Formats: sequence, structure tokens, C-alpha cells
Amino acid sequence: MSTGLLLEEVTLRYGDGEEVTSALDDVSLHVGQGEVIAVVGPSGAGKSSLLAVAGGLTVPDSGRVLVGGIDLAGRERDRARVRRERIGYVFQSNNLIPALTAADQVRLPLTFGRVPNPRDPRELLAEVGMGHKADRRPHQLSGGERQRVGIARALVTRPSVLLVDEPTAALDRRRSNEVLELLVGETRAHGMATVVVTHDHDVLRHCDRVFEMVDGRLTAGERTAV
Ligand SMILES: Nc1ncnc2c1ncn2[C@@H]1O[C@H](COP(=O)(O)OP(=O)(O)OP(=O)(O)O)[C@@H](O)[C@H]1O
Repeated sequence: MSTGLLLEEVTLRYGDGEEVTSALDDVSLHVGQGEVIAVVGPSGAGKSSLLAVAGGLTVPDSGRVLVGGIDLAGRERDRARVRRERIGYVFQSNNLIPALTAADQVRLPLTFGRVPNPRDPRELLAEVGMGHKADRRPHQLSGGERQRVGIARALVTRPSVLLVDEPTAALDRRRSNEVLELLVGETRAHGMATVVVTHDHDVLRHCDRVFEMVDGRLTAGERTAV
């Protein structure tokens, strides 16, 4: 059984006839447990498509996607369960629900269905350095603090795969580094396979490997040249 995240010869096309776009063109990738990879590339290259397929939100036209050894090719109901229990999503820092306190944001993923072995939301907030602000709402938090809450929310189900989209977009250099250190630390401590899509070159030095996506194709990239 493969662990972490495995994509095998994945293709995803949009449109038909002469208007076909290959959003993902024969993409293969293995991200091991405890490993953080970065994906960079120009706008429209297929990075969001990669996250959508890896997260079981979009079913590819061909190829296989395995999350913690589980094939996402099954029924939608099974895929929804894998999404809920095994995949964590972190988006840009403005992705919290305005009316909810930090503690309630982190609890939220546990309200959509049974989760086998959740982490304690308050303990988790303390672990990401937000224990003292657990009762605050998003507008009472800084961008970096909101991002920490978003990370805690993604971790509460103990996911095996963590998908992270532009985590530093709204942050200054110091906050960006802190958020990346947190993501890498959590990835190592909990044996997740973490994929970070980014335009921020500062992010790359925190990652174990860097990939470049161009026209739907994924290739090993250089930390400095991309
Ligand atoms: N629902 C859709 N219908 C048709 N084409 C789509 C759809 N979603 C994405 N595409 C196309 O697929 C390609 C890959 O898009 P994708 O959003 O994955 O790129 P991206 O690398 O995430 O871009 P960005 O950095 O701008 O977010 C693009 O050519 C895009 O126009």
C-alpha cells in the first residue's frame, strides 16, 4: 500500500472539439509522508487543477489518485468521505467564516460527519500559537493569525494529505516564514504529505522538492530558477 499522495499518469481536459484544454497532461507525482513539496508555474498552467484532483474534488479523465493508499476512483460518496477524513485544505488567509470564533472555525470540519480520531480544537489552536485568541472572530485577528487558524482547521481531522493554495499571499516576509515553518513542522510531526501551490519564491526554500507546472505538465524545478 502506498502512503502519502500518489498521482499516476493523471490527465484532465476541459472542453471538446478544437477547444480542448489539457489542464493536467500525464502528471505523475508521489509525495511521501512527512514531505512538503512546492508547485510553481504561470497562471493557467494547471496548479489549481492539480489541487482539485489530488483533493478528490475533480475526477480526472484518466490516471489514478491515491490518498493514504486509498484510490479516489470510487463512488462520490466514498470520495466525499476521503475528503472529509483524510484531506486538509489551507487557502489564503481570508477564507474563514466571519461570524465564527477561532475555536468554532477549527471545530467546523467535525460537524459535517463522523471523523474517526479528531484532534482537540483548543489544543490544536494552542499548538499553532493561537490558544490565547481562541474566542476571537476573524476581523479581530491579523492576516498571519487568520492563516494559523486556517491551518488548525485543516489539521483537526488528522489528514494524511494537506493541500495548500497560496498560503503567504496576504502576508509580509516574517509572517510568511512563520506560517511556512508551522506548515513544515506539522507535516513532519504528523507524517502528512503536503503540497503547496505558490507564486512566492520565499516559500521554496522551506520545501523538500520544487516542481514546475507549465501547460498541464509537471516537471522537477529548481529552487532558484523558477
Ligand atoms: N471549469 C473549467 N472549464 C474550462 N477550462 C478550465 C476550467 N477550469 C480551468 N480551466 C482551464 O484549465 C487550465 C488550467 O487552469 P488552472 O486553474 O488549473 O490553472 P492555475 O495554474 O491554477 O492558474 P492560476 O495561477 O491563474 O490560478 C487553464 O487553461 C484554464 O483556463
